[in-house]
Amino acid sequence: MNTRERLDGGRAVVAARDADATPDTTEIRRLAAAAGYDVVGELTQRRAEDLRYNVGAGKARELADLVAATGADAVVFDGDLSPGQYTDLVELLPDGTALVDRYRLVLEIFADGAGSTAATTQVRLATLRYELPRVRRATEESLLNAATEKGSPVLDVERRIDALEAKLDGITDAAADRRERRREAGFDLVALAGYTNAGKSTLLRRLADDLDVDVDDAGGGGGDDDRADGDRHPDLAETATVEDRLFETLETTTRRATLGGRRVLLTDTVGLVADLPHDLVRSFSATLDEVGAADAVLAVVDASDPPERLRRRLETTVDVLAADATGPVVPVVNKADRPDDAALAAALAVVDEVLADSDVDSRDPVAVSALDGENLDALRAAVVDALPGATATFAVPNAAESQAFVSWLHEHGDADVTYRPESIAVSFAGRLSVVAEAERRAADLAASDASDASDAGVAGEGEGE
Ligand SMILES: Nc1nc2c(ncn2[C@@H]2O[C@H](COP(=O)(O)OP(=O)(O)OP(=O)(O)O)[C@@H](O)[C@H]2O)c(=O)[nH]1
Ligand SMILES: [Mg+2]
Repeated sequence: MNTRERLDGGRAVVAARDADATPDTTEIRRLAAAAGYDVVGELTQRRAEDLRYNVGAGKARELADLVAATGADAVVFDGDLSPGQYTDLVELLPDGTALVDRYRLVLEIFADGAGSTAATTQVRLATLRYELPRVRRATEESLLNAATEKGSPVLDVERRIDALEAKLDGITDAAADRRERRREAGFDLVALAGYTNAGKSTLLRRLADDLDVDVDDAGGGGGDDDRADGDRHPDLAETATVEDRLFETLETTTRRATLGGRRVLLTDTVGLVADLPHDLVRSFSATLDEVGAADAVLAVVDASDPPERLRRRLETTVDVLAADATGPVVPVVNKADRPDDAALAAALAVVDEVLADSDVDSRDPVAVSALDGENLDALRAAVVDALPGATATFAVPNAAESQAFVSWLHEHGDADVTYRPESIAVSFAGRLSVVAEAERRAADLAASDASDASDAGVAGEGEGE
């Protein structure tokens, strides 16, 4: 189900230039589609950057002709146009043609999809940061405008940026507080990160509680998860929508999951895309904050990508993780239902290689199909293994008061409980703080049992030895 309306950006011609190879326009076309454009033409060039138009002057004129011939409303340019190139190209294009570079295109998608205050604020901030150098250039060109003058457009943009940054700080502080409370409640925090369209949201829906074990175990898990959602988890369809469209997810979504007895909060994040100026990625700080705060990160890749694309996309992800992730990274090679065995082995080898060359603390990759529910138990085990934790063994009296504690243990971690005539032996694994709390409670129970002993009336049947 898709809750996001399609934008109508009109008709667009896609233009791309690469110094080293004939440009591959697959991704920019998909981004254009995600922003609501109907792509009606394309023009590519292999050459070094031209300072004036980015593409060569002859190509730029060809582009203008193509726009006129196709009646396009916009040119979507796969790259970053300097403010000067932008102005010069617009002048060359038929009147009224919108010129949208890669950065602007992504901003349009995000502006359309942003729902929460945090996301809206982030998009506004990113847009202003994008516009600032352009406004600065326009201001510098106009000699009438002294940069220090009160009310200068540059100062105005700078002031708005400052205000939005302050607002965003407040929002991210609140998110950090929320994460802290969740940790204190005994949850491990796990973030899903990766290139857009890798299948993060599909995986989240698979791993989230109420959707897992039974569905997956039923006959090897037929990929009928839409119906399963409807039956089992009516609100799930409203969050973490899955769509074969770039940047489907524009908000972070968090759901509960139980992995090997550990209570986990899984957060789906906004997908990454290559070649975006770093500050744009940075401005979507909710994603990076979630990654930074996570106890473990699942780095999701698409196994059906050809090896070189997979490598580039994973490198983009790894760059972000190396800067922000503090917890271990579990690489997830998703869509394993698509490649044949040899191609899957090649994908796994690329993942191994990229991670071995990186600074992130990574584990062995796990191949899964989020769509079919294949191999998710192995993934769950790998995540639990990666989570920092502690184990403890203790005994509490086999008494009525202990029952609530035993339930609490099952809810907060992985408890192995053995009932003996006079005591309950527990072997417990969970978050460090949870294990500490469990030991404290166990000690309290033992102490109160000792003081009760003289009062008689201790529950528990077979007391005889
Ligand atoms: N064949 C196959 N397709 C999958 C699998 N997992 C996801 N997909 C498809 O891949 C597309 C993208 O999936 P999403 O879960 O929306 O991907 P995402 O990473 O959340 O994408 P963004 O939110 O755009 O970053 C959808 O069409 C899914 O049905 C899988 O294991 N196998
Ligand atoms: Mg998604």
